[in-house]
Amino acid sequence: MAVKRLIKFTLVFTLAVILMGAYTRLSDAGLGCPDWPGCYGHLAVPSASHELAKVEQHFPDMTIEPEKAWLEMIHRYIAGTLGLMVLAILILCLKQPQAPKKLPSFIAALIILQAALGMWTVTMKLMPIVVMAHLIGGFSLFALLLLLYLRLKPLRIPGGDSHARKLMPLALVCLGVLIIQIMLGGWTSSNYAALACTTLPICEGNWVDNLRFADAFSPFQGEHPSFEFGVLDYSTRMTIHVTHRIWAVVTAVMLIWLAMKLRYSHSHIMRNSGYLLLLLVIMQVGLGISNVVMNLPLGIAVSHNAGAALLLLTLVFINYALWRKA
Ligand code: HEM
Repeated sequence: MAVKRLIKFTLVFTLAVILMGAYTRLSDAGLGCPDWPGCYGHLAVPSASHELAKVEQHFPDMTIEPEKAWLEMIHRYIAGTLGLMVLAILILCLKQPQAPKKLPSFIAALIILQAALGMWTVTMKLMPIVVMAHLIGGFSLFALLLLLYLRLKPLRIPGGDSHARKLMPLALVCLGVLIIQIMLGGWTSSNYAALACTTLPICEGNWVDNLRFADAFSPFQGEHPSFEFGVLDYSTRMTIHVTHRIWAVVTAVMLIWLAMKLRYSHSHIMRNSGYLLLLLVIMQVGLGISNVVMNLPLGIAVSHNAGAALLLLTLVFINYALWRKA
């Protein structure tokens, strides 16, 4: 079925768009183009002398940084291509009588919202709540595309697997715990709190006395000309960072517990999903620790983002397989 192949390809493409987004943000290129949808009013990054003269006239306070501007524009173009792919999936699903209709329509609506969040990310100058919502939107799109793919496959794994069926509530709780951890990660990065704590296992100094939860998790942080590089003080960033680390322990314990239990499943797909989950959790914690120890190298930070996306996909798969009616 053409639609299944297209969804599979779109899933891989979505991961590429997510990683490109993380790379753009971590290269501090999120504001590489100060306007939207064009870049300094152009379809591509302006470079000809007459274009540069126009830019100087319309953006007198800005200096074009071509590398950053290109990163931002490439992200916008591949995100636009993803939008077209999602539209094609919707059309194919609407044409096929047996294909789901509501889920692809929801995914198409989500990609429109995601484009709007991309625009607000720029026009609201990297406001953390918008940046985090944009990250969550990308991850949700990735998870829902997998769900759509699975709905088109005759997958009935643990129908008679009574052991695996007992894990349904645990798998659902694990998914909830992981989503909270991903949101905390998004809040850590969008508030530039990655380097607020540089020691292990927790923070330097008397960090407990400096915790400020109300400020750290207030969704709005007042008016600022730009939120690039963060606007919060040290204690508030440290609180965000520490919370992400502590919840990481909860997440790792829960996910490893589920992975261990899946080892006893009668179905080899569920057993293998358990092993994959275990491997991904170990890698993700390792990457998180490397972020801290190695001062946030670009490659590790982007891989940490990819690890979170793959963990989410694995848990969505496990939940789908367990909860689908036999
Ligand atoms: C248990 C699983 C974990 C998950 C699912 C997770 C997930 C995430 C996510 C989704 C982000 C946002 C990435 C981005 O915006 O590009 C993030 C950021 C971050 N995480 Fe984790 N994380 C985990 C464990 C850890 C651990 C154990 C540590 C450190 C000890 C850690 C340290 C960090 C740091 C420093 C950032 C900010 C990086 C940046 O600014 O880009 N994480 N995490």
